Amino acid sequence: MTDHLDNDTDLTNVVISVLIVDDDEAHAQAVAESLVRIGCECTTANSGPKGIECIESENYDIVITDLKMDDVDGLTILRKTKEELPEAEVIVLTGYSSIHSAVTAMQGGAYTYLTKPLDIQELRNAVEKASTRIRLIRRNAALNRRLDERFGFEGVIGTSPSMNKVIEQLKNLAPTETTVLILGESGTGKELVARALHQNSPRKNKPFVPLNISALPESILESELFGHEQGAFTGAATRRIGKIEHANGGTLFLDEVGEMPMETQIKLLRVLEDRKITRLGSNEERSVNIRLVAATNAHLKEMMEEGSFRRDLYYRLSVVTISLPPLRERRGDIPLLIEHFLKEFCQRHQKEVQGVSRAARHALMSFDWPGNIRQLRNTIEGMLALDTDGLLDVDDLPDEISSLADGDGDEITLGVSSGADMMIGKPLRDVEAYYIARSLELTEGKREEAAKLLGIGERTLYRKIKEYGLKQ
Ligand SMILES: Nc1ncnc2c1ncn2[C@@H]1O[C@H](COP(=O)(O)OP(=O)(O)OP(=O)(O)O)[C@@H](O)[C@H]1O
Repeated sequence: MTDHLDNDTDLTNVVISVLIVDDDEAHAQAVAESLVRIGCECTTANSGPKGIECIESENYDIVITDLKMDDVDGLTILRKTKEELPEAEVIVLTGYSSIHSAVTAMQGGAYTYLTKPLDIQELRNAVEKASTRIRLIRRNAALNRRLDERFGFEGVIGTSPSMNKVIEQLKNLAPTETTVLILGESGTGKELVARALHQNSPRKNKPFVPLNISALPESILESELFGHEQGAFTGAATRRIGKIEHANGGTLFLDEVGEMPMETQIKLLRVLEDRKITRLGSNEERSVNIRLVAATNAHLKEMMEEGSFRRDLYYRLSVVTISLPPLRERRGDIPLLIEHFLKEFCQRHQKEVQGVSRAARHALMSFDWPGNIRQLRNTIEGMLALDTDGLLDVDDLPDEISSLADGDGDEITLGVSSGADMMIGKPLRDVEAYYIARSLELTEGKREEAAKLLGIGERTLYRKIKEYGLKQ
C-alpha cells in the first residue's frame, strides 16, 4: 500500500512540457535546446497567434513568452495561459527597455521575468524552480485524490467487487490518452464515469463535451458534430462550431454511439485517424486534438457482426472497455449510495432527516432497479420531498417498491451522517472494521457472502473479525 502510494505520488521523474513563444525563431530554438538538455519537452511557436493556437489545443506545464511581439504580445499570451491552463507557470522574457511591462506581467500572475540577452543558467534555474512547484502541486492533488478514492473515484461511489474493478480501471485510465468505450444499461453511471475520466486527466482544464447521439435527428447530428459554415444547407443562417471543435484539447463524450448512422460513422473514423475535421459546407481542414470516450447500452459487437456498426470504428472505440454492472447485480452498494444521495438532497433542499427505517431499507435493497442508479437517486429525492416526520419510511416509498417491504419496524438503519464521508480522516483500520461490520450486517452474518462483497478470502475475513472484535 505504502509502495503504491509512493509510486503514485512520486513525480520527480515527470517530464515537464514547455511552450516557447517568440517571434525570433533562432532565439526560440536556442531556448528550447538549452531546456531539452535539462530534460524538458519543448515546443516552439514563432508568433503570438501560433502561441495562442498551441495554448488552446495542448497542455503545457510552463509557457515562456517574449513580451514584445507583433500581433499578439506576451501579456496576451500570459492572460490566455491563465485562462486555458490555470496550473501552468508563465515566464516572460523582456528587454531592459520594457521592464515596466514585466512588472505588469508579474501583477497578471507571471511566475517570473528574465531580461534579455538571456543568461541560460538563469533561465534553467527559473524553469527548474517552477518545475519543483508544479510537481509539488501535483503531488498534493494526487494525495488528496487517494483520500477520495477510499470509497470511490470522483463521485463514482461503490465498494462492491465489480465497482472496485471499475474504479481501479478508472484510476489507471484517467491519466492516459486512451479511447474508452463504456458499456452499461441506462442509469448505471456512464456519463459520470466519462466525466471522472476527464476530471482526472491532464485535459481537465479543457472542455468536457457530451453529446447524446440518440437524442438527435439524423439530419442534425452531423452539423452538431462537425459544425457548419453559413449557408451550408437550408436553414444554416450562421456559422456554427461543432462539438468536436468545442472539445478541442479536452474530451468528447459520445453517448449511445450505437445509434450513429453509417455515413456519420465513416466521418467520425476519419476524424479519429487524421485528427482533422471539415465543417459542413467548407473545404478547409482543421486540426483537432480530442480524447474520445464513447458509451452504449447496445450490443455493439453483435451490431458489428450484423453489419450495422462499422468494424473499423468498433475497434477504434473499444481500445479499452469499462463495463458498468446494473445495480441489481451489486446490491451491496445500495446502502452507501442511499447515504450519498440523502446527504446530497438534504443539503440541497435544506431538510433534516434522521435516516431510513429498516423496513424501507429492506424494500430498497430488494427492488430490481430497472432504471439503475438514476432511479435510486430519484427515489431518494422523492422520498425526501414526501417526508414529514424526519424518518424515511415505507410510506414515503413509491408503491412498486413499498410492496417489497417486510414488517414496518421504524428502527433507523441508515443515518445521513453515517457512511463514507463520516470515515474521512479516520485511520484506515477503523474504515476497514466499519466496512467489514456493514458487510456482515448486509449479508445477515453470512461470512462467505460478506467475504465476496469485500473481495477477500473467507479465512482473511475470519481473522479480521477476530482482530477487530466484531460481532459474528
Ligand atoms: N456509482 C455512482 N455513484 C454515485 N452516483 C452515481 C453512480 N452512478 C450513477 N450515478 C448517478 O446516477 C445518475 C445517472 O447516471 P448517468 O447519467 O451517468 O448514467 P448513464 O449510464 O449515462 O445513463 P444513460 O445511459 O441513460 O444516459 C446521475 O445522477 C449520476 O450522478
